[in-house]
Amino acid sequence: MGVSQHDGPRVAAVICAGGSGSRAGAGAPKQYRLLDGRPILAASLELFLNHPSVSQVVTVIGADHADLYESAAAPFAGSDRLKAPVAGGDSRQASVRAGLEALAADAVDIVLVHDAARPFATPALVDRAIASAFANGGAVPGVAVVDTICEVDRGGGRGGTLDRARCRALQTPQGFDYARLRAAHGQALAAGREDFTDDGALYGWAGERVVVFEGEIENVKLTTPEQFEVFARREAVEALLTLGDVRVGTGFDVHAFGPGDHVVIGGVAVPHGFGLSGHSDADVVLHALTDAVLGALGDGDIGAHFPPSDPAWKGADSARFMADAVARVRARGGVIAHLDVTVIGEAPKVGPHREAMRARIAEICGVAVGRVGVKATTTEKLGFAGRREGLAAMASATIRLPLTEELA
Ligand SMILES: Nc1ccn([C@@H]2O[C@H](COP(=O)(O)OP(=O)(O)OP(=O)(O)O)[C@@H](O)[C@H]2O)c(=O)n1
Ligand SMILES: C[C@](O)(CO)[C@H](O)COP(=O)(O)O
Repeated sequence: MGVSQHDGPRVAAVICAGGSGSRAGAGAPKQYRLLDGRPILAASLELFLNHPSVSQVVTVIGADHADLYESAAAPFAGSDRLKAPVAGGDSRQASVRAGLEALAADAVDIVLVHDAARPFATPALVDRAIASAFANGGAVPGVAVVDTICEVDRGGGRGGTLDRARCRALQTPQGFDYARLRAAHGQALAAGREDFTDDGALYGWAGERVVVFEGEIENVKLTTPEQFEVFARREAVEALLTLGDVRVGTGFDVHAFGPGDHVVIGGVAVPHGFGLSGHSDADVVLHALTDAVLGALGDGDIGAHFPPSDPAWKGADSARFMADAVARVRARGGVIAHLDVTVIGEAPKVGPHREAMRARIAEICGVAVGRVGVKATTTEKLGFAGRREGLAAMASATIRLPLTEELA
């Protein structure tokens, strides 16, 4: 082998991130889209910068991607192994060439060339790439193909079947003797060959030996919108498995003051110079909470289940509506995690009745009092509530449904 071995070969990595990701569809170039909450490129930076055998890492980026790169590489900015990014070319081959040139002064023995679009490569694969490149000069990871492989003609007609036992789907990182790969790229450029889709093919074309070592099935190259959809769905499912199927609904209600000497809010009768007008008992707090629970279920609203046109609900105790919404949660195997409501109005004061309301709401819903919040605010004398024409309430409900529900 042509590489020098002192403490081991000096290994550098070139990360190819200069593409536009046109096949992946709309949005940012695919290597900057988020996977597990971080840009896809970050996985490759982490892989090589944390690998004990890799001493230099250079990323080849698109001409317009400097800002995207800075943000993706920010968590690794302190690494003395990370070189400044270099601008790529119109083809992957040209981009790799630029990456190799950026390492010219670094006394590199083995270079690993890796697609930023392959975020699932593992340190074990990097180990195999280094060992195989050191032993053989050129080494590319490949996985056996499981489907029948055939050629097709330009019209889509089926051609002959290839012997799949002799086929491999090739991946990256591909490892090479650095000096020889650099020379091979120079040779290809001089010959006007800009059509190599991987470095192993180019290296072999230049007369060098290339072997195929065992790749990793998970080490896919993210390329199509369908792949991104699959991973987005997987992320959503993983989040649900961690969190449970947590849903939050909101509700809002208003009732005008009318004749009377008390209002019913949060299921509690509170003395006041007026009552609240409405078809039922006009409990704005329970109405807003009922809508919040129904919202979390995606199950319509209070008016859909208890129409004001139905005489059955005339003067009804709104606890009936609230209990019905909670029963709908239970029927789906869910639980109420939290209920929160804000009463909006100048009077009556809610503070003195807060604990009674929390206790009554908790009782109606069958939850602990600690899972119920009751708050109040004025509107600084603005609007209908400020003019003491009525009361409003806004609410949220957090519920958790079982994972047997549709997942994403
Ligand atoms: N001029 C180019 C083209 C591609 N690549 C990189 O090479 C890897 C493999 O290429 P591919 O999956 O084809 O990426 P894109 O060229 O970006 O995709 P598309 O062909 O869909 O536009 C990617 O990490 C890509 O960023 C590169 O560095 N420079
Ligand atoms: C290098 C590579 O990832 C090996 O499978 C592949 O050849 C890149 O090809 P693309 O045409 O740039 O997608």
